[in-house]
Amino acid sequence: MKRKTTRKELVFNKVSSYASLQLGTSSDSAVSTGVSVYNTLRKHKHKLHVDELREIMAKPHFQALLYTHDKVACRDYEPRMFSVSHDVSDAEEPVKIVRIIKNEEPLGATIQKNEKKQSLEIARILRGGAADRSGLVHVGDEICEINGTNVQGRDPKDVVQLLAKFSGPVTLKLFPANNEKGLTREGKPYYRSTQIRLRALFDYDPFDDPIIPCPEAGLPFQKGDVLQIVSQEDPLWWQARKEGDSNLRAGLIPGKQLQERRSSSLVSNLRKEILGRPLLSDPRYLDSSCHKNSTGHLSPCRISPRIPKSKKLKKTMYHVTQNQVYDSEEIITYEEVQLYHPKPEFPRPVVLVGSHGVGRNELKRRLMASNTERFQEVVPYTTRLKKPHEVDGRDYHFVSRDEMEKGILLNSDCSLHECFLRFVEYGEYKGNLYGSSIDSIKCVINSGKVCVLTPHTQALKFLRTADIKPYVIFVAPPSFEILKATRFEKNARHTVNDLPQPFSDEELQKMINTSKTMVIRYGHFFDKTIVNGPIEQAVKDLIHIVELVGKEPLYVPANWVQY
Ligand SMILES: Nc1ncnc2c1ncn2[C@@H]1O[C@H](COP(=O)(O)OP(=O)(O)OP(=O)(O)O)[C@@H](O)[C@H]1O
Repeated sequence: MKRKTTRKELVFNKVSSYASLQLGTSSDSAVSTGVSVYNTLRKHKHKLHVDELREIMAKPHFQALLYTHDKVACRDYEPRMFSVSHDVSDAEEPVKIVRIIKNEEPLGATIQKNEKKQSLEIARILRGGAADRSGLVHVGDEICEINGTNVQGRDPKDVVQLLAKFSGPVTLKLFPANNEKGLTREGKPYYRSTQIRLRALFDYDPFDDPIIPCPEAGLPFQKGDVLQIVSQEDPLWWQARKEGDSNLRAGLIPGKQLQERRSSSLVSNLRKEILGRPLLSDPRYLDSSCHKNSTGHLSPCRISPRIPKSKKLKKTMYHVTQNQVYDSEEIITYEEVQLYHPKPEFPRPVVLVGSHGVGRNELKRRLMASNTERFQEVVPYTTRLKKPHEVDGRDYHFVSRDEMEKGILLNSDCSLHECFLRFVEYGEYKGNLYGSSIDSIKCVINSGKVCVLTPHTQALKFLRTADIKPYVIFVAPPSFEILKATRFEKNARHTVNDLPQPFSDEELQKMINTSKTMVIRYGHFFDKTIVNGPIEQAVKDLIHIVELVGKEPLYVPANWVQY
């Protein structure tokens, strides 16, 4: 009887059948094919399998494989270099010849002119770039030739342009820096890799930066991007990668000190500009981002300039009008962040901010209605008399005016953390005070429910603390046309002189303008933006974001995690 062939034997036979074949390479241009495939893939962003393939192709190991394939295909086994003069006397400086494979990417190093020696030097090497991957180019190396072209004495900009022309192997003839080990004069490594993650609080375009050493080496980013800092060796120009970016090459970003210096001069200009304007109490100056809304009256839970009756109160309160100067003094650069893993027993409050009438309360109402068990509002404080059907602690906390004013005064004293009535915001309406306290927000958090808040943007300063950890969503208006159409369709109303009125074109335009100002002034506090066009879509987006906040680890200020 014939014995059954085992699986192992089958594999062995299959492999043996290939042994006699002369396997060869069909092409010697795998590198350039790889580059064109990679470039094609770059045009098809956000497709999972395409992103994965692009990531594989960007890896140095994969590129080395293609390169080796081509070498084998060409039978190019010997080192081959551009001709270098061999009649060099022993007294001459040593040179090193470095060959770098650079595929449609920059060299990954910045070049500077050494004015004293009139030579061109490597100023810094960008982490993960072609020069860094070679491990052979060091800071301080003097560049003499690139692919056989003498570049000594030339302008660094010309050299960058020359380098950009080459793709594939680039041969550099360098006079090595005195320190081959890549150590600084103090004996420290040139690159100190850090685990620091920073959230950018400003937008940055290296091509708009007149002082960056090399714009091509810069890393553009936007407010809110999380940056992984890979080197802070140069205090002026740090090296960073964008979190989640598959590009391994680091880019230059302005260091904190440099950016602070730049921001402080901007701030002082802004301050001058603000102080030079008409008096802040001048009605001409008030816009809807200030304490009075377009209706001409103060709605509950809005910061009111009418509260400070006594001089003392006026001086110590966080006051909207005075805050225009106060806010402008903030120097906005970077904020250190860390991943925070959500704790279901202490859900993060969801805070909806935006210009008046944009629809924050409509969104809050719909979100809460989507799951009444999960979401909860805070119970506000008031000095008004309780109505018969109202329950103290359920509808409002009813307190005396004295008690509430005391709380407002104490609120401004940061040393009094345990003060019972610390108000996030407060306001006066028809002679009665209204306010939301930190304590009420904590109460909701500790109950395990998601607290939903719609405060004034300026209250964010008090809310953004380790014990509240708010997730701030900016509700932005859509384009004027969509804003007008959606509000008209739903018969949207706002209150003018206690009467509900439709929005006029001017009011809608003002809403858009105020939103833009808010983004400039407070955009660094926003975790997400929702565009409130068609309401059904905005609610869907909101529910989706809130789900994520409850499940996914997200970056928060580092001190909230260490707390
Ligand atoms: N996406 C939308 N489409 C149509 N109408 C909307 C939309 N969002 C809100 N509205 C309507 O616009 C009006 C104002 O909305 P809402 O009161 O929620 O604004 P708000 O941002 O809370 O304003 P305020 O800060 O003045 O309290 C309401 O009539 C509301 O129903």
